[in-house]
Amino acid sequence: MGSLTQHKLPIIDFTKENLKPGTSSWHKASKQVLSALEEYGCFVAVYDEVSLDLHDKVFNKLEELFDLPTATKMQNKSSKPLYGYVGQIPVVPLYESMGIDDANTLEGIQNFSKVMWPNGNDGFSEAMIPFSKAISELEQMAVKMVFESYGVEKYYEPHLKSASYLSRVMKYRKPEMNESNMGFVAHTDKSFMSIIHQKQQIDGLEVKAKDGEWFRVELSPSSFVVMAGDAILAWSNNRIHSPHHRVMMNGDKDRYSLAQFSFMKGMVKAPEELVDHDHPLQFKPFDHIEFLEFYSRPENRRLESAIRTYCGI
Ligand SMILES: O=C(O)CCC(=O)C(=O)O
Ligand SMILES: [Fe+2]
Repeated sequence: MGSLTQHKLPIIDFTKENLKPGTSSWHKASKQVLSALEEYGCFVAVYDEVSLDLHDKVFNKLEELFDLPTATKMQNKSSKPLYGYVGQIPVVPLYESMGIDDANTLEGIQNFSKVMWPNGNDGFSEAMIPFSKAISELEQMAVKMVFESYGVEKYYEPHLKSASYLSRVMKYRKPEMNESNMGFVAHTDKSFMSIIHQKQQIDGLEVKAKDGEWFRVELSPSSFVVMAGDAILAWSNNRIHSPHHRVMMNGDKDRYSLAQFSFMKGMVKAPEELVDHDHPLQFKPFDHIEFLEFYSRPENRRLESAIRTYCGI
């Protein structure tokens, strides 16, 4: 059945020039951010800190990366659960991805790059570092707005200190004839927040609205999806929505995208200001990486809400 509501993600201007903390435009954007995250769990940010030239450099490098032999790509490993190479999985045959831990730091990018290109590839770091830094700043602005809007900005600096960023770079090959166009199955992110970007003109991301309708997200090279993960849902004591989303391929081109996830070192807990008689505590405090470890077990991968099963009250 078709829907009467035509869903479309709110588009919010994050052009830095227009968005200095404390200004009226900051407050206006904060209101839009909060209402988008509570209603859809995500929004599109228009953000000019990534130029078209940088966008092109990043995706040229990602194409070069995915052209490496599978055996090399499989060397992308981590001691953390779900941080390494994912690919060659029968249920998602179009999908392949790698994880870059501490992606907003020179060390993080170089540790990854050294494994992929033992003889060096300076162009990779030169593209990825400014890109990852810019999008971690976008995430930080959105998180700061959320903390301020809920009146708990005093927790923002400690929060920032314990955040780290995992970049997952992705390739979805185009489906062959008679192959399903499903790029990646419906899921919620396990992060605190995610920033998603894609190579221009190749859409594929779909989001499920609260009424159950799936709708497609259209992105320009200067736009980024800012999406709430399960951790901010629990932190906000169930105020912020963590949306189901999936990737469906259409057209005849491979799709490249990148999702940068923030993860907290240590415990995530709802601020006491967000818990009262009308809003009783809904999630026990939890360790973010232990939650990821729980989710990484095969028997927990298809739960409707892993966070509720893990620490819901
Ligand atoms: O490729 C995309 O647009 C989204 C990827 C995604 O949802 C994820 O990596 O969690
Ligand atoms: Fe996701």
